[in-house]
Amino acid sequence: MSVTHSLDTSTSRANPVPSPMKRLTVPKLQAMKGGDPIVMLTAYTARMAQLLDPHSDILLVGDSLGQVIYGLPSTVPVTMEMMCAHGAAVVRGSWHAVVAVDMPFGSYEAGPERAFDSAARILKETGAAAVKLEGGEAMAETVAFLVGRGIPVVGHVGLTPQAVNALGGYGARGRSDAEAAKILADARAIADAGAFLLVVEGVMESLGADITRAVSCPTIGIGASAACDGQVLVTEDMLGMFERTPRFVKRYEDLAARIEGAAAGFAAEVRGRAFPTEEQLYRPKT
Ligand SMILES: Nc1nc(=O)c2c([nH]1)NC[C@@H]1CN(c3ccc(C(=O)N[C@@H](CCC(=O)O)C(=O)O)cc3)CN21
Ligand SMILES: CC(C)C(=O)C(=O)O
Ligand SMILES: [Mg+2]
Repeated sequence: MSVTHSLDTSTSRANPVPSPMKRLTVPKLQAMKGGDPIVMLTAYTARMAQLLDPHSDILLVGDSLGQVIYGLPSTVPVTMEMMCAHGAAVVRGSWHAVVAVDMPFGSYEAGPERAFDSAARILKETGAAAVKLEGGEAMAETVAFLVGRGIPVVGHVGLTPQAVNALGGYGARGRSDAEAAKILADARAIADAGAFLLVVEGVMESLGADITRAVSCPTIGIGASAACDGQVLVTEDMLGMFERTPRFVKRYEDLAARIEGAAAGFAAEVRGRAFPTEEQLYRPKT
């Protein structure tokens, strides 16, 4: 099987970075703790990866693709096949950022060996450098197992969407002292197990800051704290593709309205026989 892990970007005007740029590495990202804030965005497709890559330190192929592009009700039904296909596309579209792929629900929780098989398949089939998995103390042994075998792991604590059925919703976590203490212990356990980065999602601001101080690896916040070592958003959220978004989303664009406007323009011109014109049509050469 031959897998090509790079897309020819030499003719892409969207790419302002010189082509033979060396990719950032996991150890370099890990060393960014307490330094310049780390920029992480999600990407699911090659073209989006090309556009985001020059501005990102890490591209996350999130299992949020289940909701964002497959119309699923949660991330629970997301499959390895989906993550591998989109992971490979994002690797082909990027050249600078570290690419990490979410391990889908059901592919790692049964035990360290099961997790290793899934993580190895993801790295082999996509060319990504790292995997991400959700969970705290219960996943620490698995994180250590993967890291000890050469697989860089990103942790994810706090609001862990794959556990939505147990959590009962997507509300922020760590409101009670007991829950905050548990999440802090989760963060410590995953960092101590060797995760090189830790996503902290949907927690009280003070807890996000406490976790960042308590762990040795960089933290990446999403609805966590400005004190985190970096921040992540789902790209389609920050582009304004959805009407209802969590509190932690800031919109930097209003793409939904712009896409609707473009579709309305096309529809009006087709129905008014204003498209196509001479310019878009082929005629014999004179
Ligand atoms: N597009 C998208 N963005 C995400 O951030 C995201 C996904 N999809 N899919 C996977 C998970 C699910 N996430 C979610 C989903 C919903 C809320 C949400 O509705 N939050 C409400 C509070 C809800 C409640 O209190 O029950 C909010 O106002 O923040 C938060 C995170 C985060 N992840
Ligand atoms: C929101 C980020 C951290 C994520 O896990 C995803 O996009 O699936
Ligand atoms: Mg995810």
